[in-house]
Amino acid sequence: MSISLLLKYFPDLTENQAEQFTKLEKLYEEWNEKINVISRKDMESLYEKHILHSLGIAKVMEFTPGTKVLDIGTGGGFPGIPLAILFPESEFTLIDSIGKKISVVNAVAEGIGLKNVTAIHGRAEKLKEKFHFVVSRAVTQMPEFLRWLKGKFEKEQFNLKHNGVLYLKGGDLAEELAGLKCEIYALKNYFDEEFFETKKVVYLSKGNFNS
Ligand SMILES: C[S@@+](CC[C@H](N)C(=O)[O-])C[C@H]1O[C@@H](n2cnc3c(N)ncnc32)[C@H](O)[C@@H]1O
Repeated sequence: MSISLLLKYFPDLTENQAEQFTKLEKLYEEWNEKINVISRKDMESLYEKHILHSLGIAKVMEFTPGTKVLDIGTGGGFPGIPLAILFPESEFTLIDSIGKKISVVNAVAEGIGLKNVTAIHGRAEKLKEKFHFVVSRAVTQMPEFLRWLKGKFEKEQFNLKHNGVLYLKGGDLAEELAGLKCEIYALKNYFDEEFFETKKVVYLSKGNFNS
């Protein structure tokens, strides 16, 4: 599976975006040899399990030009890099506490000419900047994650929907999200692929945390 899979669900990609997505495979392959950021098994389904999965957020939220988005615990750049390609006029900050992973993010962003990505080596809870949205995938349990968000949101609204968090999750969410005000979007409704059966985007509005 490759770029044709993305074009099936995002037919309006520009030539430049399609080229950027196409280049990702080779770049991640090269970097994975040096620094393991994606498991060997997952590399075989990079477009499905990492890139298209990350773009599930784009089916729920369209980031308008100038929107500032933080990706917490980005690892090798997911969901931040695919979203930055799709929304070239929004600004993406990708943070991870492991420096080697941030080196990969920087190399990949440079390799495909992404101008809207800043990669930071550090702990999310220590970051002092403010954003309109936070995105994330597979980083920590929700109660801890919500504590990290303190002080991270701009006061102004910047989208049709309220600013907030878009979190990619698989499996059972009931216990983790108990008591939180959130909307859950099943990715199966957007992507007709078996892999997305249990995958969801959890959208938490700012009311859930002290911003
Ligand atoms: C399971 S990986 C997920 C990586 C990526 N989001 C993905 O889905 O491929 C979790 C990542 O969160 C990072 N992480 C954990 N705690 C963090 C913190 N407090 N601040 C920043 N990054 C953190 C780890 O270094 C790791 O790269």
